Amino acid sequence: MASLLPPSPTTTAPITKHSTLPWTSSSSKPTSLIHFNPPSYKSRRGRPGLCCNSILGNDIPEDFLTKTLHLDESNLLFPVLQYAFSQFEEISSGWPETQSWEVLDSLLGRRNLKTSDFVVGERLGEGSFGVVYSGAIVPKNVSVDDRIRKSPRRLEMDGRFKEKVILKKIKVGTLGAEECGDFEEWFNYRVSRAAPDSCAEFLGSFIADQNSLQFTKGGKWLVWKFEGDRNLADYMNDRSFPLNLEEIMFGRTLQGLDSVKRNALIIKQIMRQIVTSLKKIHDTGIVHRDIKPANLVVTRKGKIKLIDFGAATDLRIGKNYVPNRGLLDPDYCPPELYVLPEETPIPPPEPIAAILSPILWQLNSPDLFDMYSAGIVLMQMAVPNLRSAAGLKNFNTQLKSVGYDLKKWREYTRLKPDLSLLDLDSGRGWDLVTKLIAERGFLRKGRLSASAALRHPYFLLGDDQAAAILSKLSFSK
Ligand SMILES: Nc1ncnc2c1ncn2[C@@H]1O[C@H](COP(=O)(O)OP(=O)(O)OP(=O)(O)O)[C@@H](O)[C@H]1O
Repeated sequence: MASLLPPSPTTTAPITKHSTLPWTSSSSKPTSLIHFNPPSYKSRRGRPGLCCNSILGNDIPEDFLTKTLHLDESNLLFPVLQYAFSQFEEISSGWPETQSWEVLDSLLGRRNLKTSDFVVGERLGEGSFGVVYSGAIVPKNVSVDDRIRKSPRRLEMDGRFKEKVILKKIKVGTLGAEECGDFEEWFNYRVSRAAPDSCAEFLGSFIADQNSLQFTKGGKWLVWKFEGDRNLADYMNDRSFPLNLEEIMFGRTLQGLDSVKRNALIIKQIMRQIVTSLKKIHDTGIVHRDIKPANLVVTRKGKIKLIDFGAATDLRIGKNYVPNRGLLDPDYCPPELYVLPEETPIPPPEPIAAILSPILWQLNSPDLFDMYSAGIVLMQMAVPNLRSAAGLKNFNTQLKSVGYDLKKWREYTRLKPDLSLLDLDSGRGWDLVTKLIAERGFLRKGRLSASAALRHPYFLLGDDQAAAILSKLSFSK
């Protein structure tokens, strides 16, 4: 079946739509109607446009009809709705992207977001193209007075605002900010469909319709569900890390184990979640390019969710092909910097990119960009003196001087790193991290992909999973 999955070695060209309706043959089970098409039209802003089909992926009729609406083929509505989707796809392929999104949103039951739906609270941070705030959805029949709007503390205390959100205000008047915001929105729609459990839930966007407090009329806002109070960097800054995540990850204290083993299990569980999420987004063709502890939110249930797709790329349709160097964090960035080699910095025209990109993906394995960053995160988690900003900078300088060869670094460093967690179980953790933090070798391989990493002996010894299952069992008693 045609899909947005990374192409198999034999897949080199995009796949087109069915020319006939699949359910017309009574013997065959209806298959997916919506297939990957090259994005072949230009949107109003002159940027590559998005056909609705590329947004939807290949599973809208099946997933949406069977899982969301609980319809099966025997239901009279099934073919009718399938037909409606196929018509929508035909029609929407010529629309500007925002219009497609709006209709798609209403089809999927997403809210049509507007300024008055939200109250903005505390400012959490500022990136190069946006400012991030916590906030809340204004419940129906609640009027928000100015005292609440002006005081993040009052908002925090007010029990009426239960649905917490994260809002990102895209900077107005900053060069490239609008485009970066549009990219981030697009990638969030993609991952929220393709890998919903791996990423913060994206609620949508709205354009401010008034000038008041933080709102500037005409400015764009992106909105996510609030996933948790702290990110992995917050937990790592605490001296008690990784034990401060033990109860959150496993639901209880891991008994009968010494502290080194407990630490190792917690770190393995975090790392497993990170690599599993990376596998999911890579399987859909997306490279995050900004994997770091601050972009990994920890939910109350101990799930690690990826956030901040502002630097992401999707090579198979040539989206955000060449990153702005300013978007990349040098502390976590692999030596190759760009996802594709610097010799091919200019994206080819869209239809050509669509044809070439599966080949480029195969040749360059751009997903390995994220795997290097994941390796740095593992080193930081496992080695306490690499957790501080200064320790990490020092480590990176030394690593560069030994040609990104972690084994050499271990031989020569004077940092006296405590590598005991990585050396457990015959050094499985150490072996894994040396295969993540590495230069790209022959044919630009030489680093483990997410799926290869998950097959590494470090993860195969599923002691962290066993601990998680055991803790669930003892809770359900
Ligand atoms: N869905 C979410 N749930 C909970 N917290 C979140 C969520 N999204 C973002 N945050 C918090 O807000 C912070 C900033 O978010 P984000 O990284 O997306 O913004 P940014 O503008 O790109 O900032 P930076 O460039 O510093 O990374 C995150 O580190 C995280 O602590």
